[in-house]
Amino acid sequence: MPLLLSTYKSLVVIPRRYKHKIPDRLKDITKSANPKFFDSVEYYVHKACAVLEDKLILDILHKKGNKMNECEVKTMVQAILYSLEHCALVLEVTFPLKRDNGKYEMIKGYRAQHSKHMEPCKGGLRFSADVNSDEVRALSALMTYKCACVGLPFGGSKSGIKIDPRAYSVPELERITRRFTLELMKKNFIGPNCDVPAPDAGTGEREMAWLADTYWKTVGYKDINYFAVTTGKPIAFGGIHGRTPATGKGIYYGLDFFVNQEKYMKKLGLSTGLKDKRIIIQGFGNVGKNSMRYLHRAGAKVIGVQERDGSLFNEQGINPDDLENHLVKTGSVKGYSKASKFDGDLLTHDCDILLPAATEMVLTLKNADKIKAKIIAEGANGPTSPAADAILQKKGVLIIPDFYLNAGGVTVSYFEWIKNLNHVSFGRLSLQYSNDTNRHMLQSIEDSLKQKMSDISIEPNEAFCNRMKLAGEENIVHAGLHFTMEKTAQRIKDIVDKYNLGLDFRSAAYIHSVTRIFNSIHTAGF
Ligand SMILES: NC(=O)C1=CN([C@@H]2O[C@H](COP(=O)(O)OP(=O)(O)OC[C@H]3O[C@@H](n4cnc5c(N)ncnc54)[C@H](OP(=O)(O)O)[C@@H]3O)[C@@H](O)[C@H]2O)C=CC1
Ligand SMILES: O=C(O)CCC(=O)C(=O)O
Repeated sequence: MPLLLSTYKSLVVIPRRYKHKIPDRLKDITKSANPKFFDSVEYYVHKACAVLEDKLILDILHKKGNKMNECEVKTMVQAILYSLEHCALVLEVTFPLKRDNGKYEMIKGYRAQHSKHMEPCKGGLRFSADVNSDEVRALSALMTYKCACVGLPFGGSKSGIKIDPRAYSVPELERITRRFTLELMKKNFIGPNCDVPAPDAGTGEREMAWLADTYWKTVGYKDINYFAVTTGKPIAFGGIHGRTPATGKGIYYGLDFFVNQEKYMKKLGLSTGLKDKRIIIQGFGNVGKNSMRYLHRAGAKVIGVQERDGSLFNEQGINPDDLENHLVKTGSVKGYSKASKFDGDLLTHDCDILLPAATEMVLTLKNADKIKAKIIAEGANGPTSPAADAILQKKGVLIIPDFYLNAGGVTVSYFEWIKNLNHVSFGRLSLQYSNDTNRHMLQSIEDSLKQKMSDISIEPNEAFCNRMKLAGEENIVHAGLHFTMEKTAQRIKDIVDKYNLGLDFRSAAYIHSVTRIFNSIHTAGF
């Protein structure tokens, strides 16, 4: 079918001669019950490239001063697009751990750097018994597209250590983290200017503090920017307000944007807004519980929570803080008295929004047909296989893709990295000055009005006073996160409309990311 591109001065009609091809080895992936994770990400990217390629070629051909002929442009565009198939560097390390009981064990860890079109690379560190090379490569690729999607100047990377963190004592976890950091340092896989880890599943502030401390005490003491070696650190050790709940908060902002789009809600037969939306969440860890908190505050009802060791259901909604208190007290969601134990699979239970926030490949060929949710909000990385994606699209389900929706975490990580490089917290230098400026402005208005009306006094109201007081780091971070999520959502929605993609927001988000990555590679010289 010919493609009409009206972005040029004269309307250009081109045949689909440039059509980007999905490689043969990925052709059957939409029928696969158990695809490789990296192949799945790659498939989604190729699918988007097939829509985008014509535009990239035409953009260059029509650029003022372009000296390349059509064949040269096509060859270069295709080469850049196919270069995204590859993971630039993958490090696999194995090192011994002396356990508390005196026995020894070999520990395996990975760091994959998918794309270095911008540096540093950025991406979390995961502790999980399921970690493997395919998983970290796929997660690092998702980081490349995630950073591009929300406009962060990073390449994509990811680490994983193949351990079940609950099977190790805190001193053992500390030894593992510090040794892994040393291994990364020896291979130049970590540093404020080359690769910056952050928390992911099974890790948090504590691990980031160990990691930053190891770097600082060894090579980093010569580097004034050593704190920027990792993000997601505790506030007392170079962290930033708001990183821990940032992924959940970003999910809330992203969902809020899409459920307020009347056109799409009408298609799904849903009312607009989050109020009273019935939500089921898988995973009550960092991402699950923080998104639940913000969604609950916005009036949504989280009717089900599915954890690894048990599921809960309450049609009236579950209170996230109450459930967290129970989890902290007992170590499990099991036995929570204000919801019933649920024995089946909550993923296929009736709800408006399903929020997988635990791990990858949970919506597959096996269960996609049975999904009843109208919206899938991908909190986890890679929760939907290409086969499930195809089935859900056919069923008219709106999927808000992972690498956009959970980008709040890395966005606030970016703010933390900038804070560390600037050596000053946001608002520290400007807060008092802008408060004083506001007061001068009010005084100046009052003085002007006094020339006309003698009996007048202008006082800031409570909301204005609060706003002036609150212009510190926490609120600046939240405002920056809100702006980022909303602006990106708008761009993705515009691409859906421009290319007539129906409900395929995943392809739209990839088109957005790949365009940015392509432009930076092309501009720098390939
Ligand atoms: N932390 C962050 O800032 C970000 C995380 N993500 C992604 O979000 C997802 C969750 O991360 P995060 O919340 O940090 O991880 P956490 O480890 O904090 O929480 C994950 C929770 O999900 C549970 N879980 C794991 N597998 C299953 C399963 N099959 N069924 C039900 N529950 C399960 C875990 O249980 P158990 O402890 O027993 O394994 C744990 O309680 C991951 O895909 C991660 O990559 C994405 C962006 C940023
Ligand atoms: O905060 C970061 O740098 C990365 C977080 C992460 O691993 C992710 O978004 O998947």
